[in-house]
Amino acid sequence: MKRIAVLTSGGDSPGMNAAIRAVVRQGIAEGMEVYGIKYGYKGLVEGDIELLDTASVRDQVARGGTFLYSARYPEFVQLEYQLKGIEQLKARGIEGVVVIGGDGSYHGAMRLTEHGFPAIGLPGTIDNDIVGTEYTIGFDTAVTTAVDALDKIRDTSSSHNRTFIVEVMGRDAGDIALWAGIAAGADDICIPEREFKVENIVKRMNEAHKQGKNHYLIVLAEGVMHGEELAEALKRQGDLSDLRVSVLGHIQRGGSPTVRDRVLASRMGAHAVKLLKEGKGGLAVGIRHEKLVENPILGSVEEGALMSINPDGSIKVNFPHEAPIELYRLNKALNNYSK
Ligand SMILES: Nc1ncnc2c1ncn2[C@@H]1O[C@H](COP(=O)(O)OP(=O)(O)OP(=O)(O)O)[C@@H](O)[C@H]1O
Ligand SMILES: O=P(O)(O)OC[C@H]1O[C@](O)(CO)[C@@H](O)[C@@H]1O
Ligand SMILES: [Mg+2]
Repeated sequence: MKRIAVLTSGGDSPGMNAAIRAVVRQGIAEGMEVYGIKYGYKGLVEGDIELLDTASVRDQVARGGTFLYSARYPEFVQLEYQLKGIEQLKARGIEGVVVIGGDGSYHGAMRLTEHGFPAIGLPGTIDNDIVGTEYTIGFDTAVTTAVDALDKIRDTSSSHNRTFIVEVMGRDAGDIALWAGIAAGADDICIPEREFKVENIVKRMNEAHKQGKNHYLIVLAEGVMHGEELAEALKRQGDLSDLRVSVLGHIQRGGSPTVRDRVLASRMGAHAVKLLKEGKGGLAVGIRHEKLVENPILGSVEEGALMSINPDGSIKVNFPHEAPIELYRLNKALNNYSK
């Protein structure tokens, strides 16, 4: 393979630039030409594609966001658009593509591979919701940002004897909430993968107050409900007039990537190039026990579906990997105020 391309798609994540840099530099080291596709699948279809060189990725390793820009481009689910995208690549003699994005972007990469065009997926999302990898590029930075904010909220929360609900990102996944919550010593963590009862939170809060605890920190994953909704539900069950809600929002998606994200992105980017060089496609790169692994992209997406409907109509919620269950239980044990 002599010519490859790279794109970033879906929500940006810190470390995407480091991954692009690794694809470009490793590609050049392998004697390839590397093209950058701007605005994800939108730029692919529209032919917004340019040749990158060593200098194009200079100073990028430490930068947040993605210098190739990203987009959500729902049109790409249609066959017509996918074929247009492949035409753009073929017209430039490009033979393989690295897609850096989340589960949605993996679907696009899967479609390209199914049409005979090899694509390799790199997990670029803060949500950490991709099966087949223990960590996604950007997750560590997002959690670090969330913890920084939680530490600050704890200060003001304890100064005013207040209860705080802090809503963190993670479209359908509780990973950011769990990691940030445990790292910041949150009293309760609400995640979409685990059912919880509002009355139990109120009960624990009362127990904590009896033990002389004057403030209470709840970390809520956005995939459960909005912070204001939980606040209303709590107020209906207890005297919580001095409750405050803080929504961290997109601050979690920006900023210079942590060391862990930079190194992960660099390793994964270089590995993707090696896979394409071997003529492989339809694979997603992951990390497991600190070693790089590859999984079929299809498996990464389908097995990782967070929810599926059982034959009896009930909803089954799957964890993308095993860590959250353990962390969820750990937090309950660390914040048991009944004893
Ligand atoms: N089923 C699909 N077939 C083809 N392309 C798809 C499909 N699903 C998503 N895509 C493409 O991938 C893009 C990004 O998907 P999505 O918005 O779900 O973000 P993501 O990659 O999951 O990232 P994140 O969740 O971190 O924001 C979509 O806008 C679309 O262009
Ligand atoms: O930036 P947008 O399009 O509002 O998307 C927000 C979503 O993207 C993510 O930041 C990454 O998937 C989610 O955590 C969040 O739900
Ligand atoms: Mg996603």
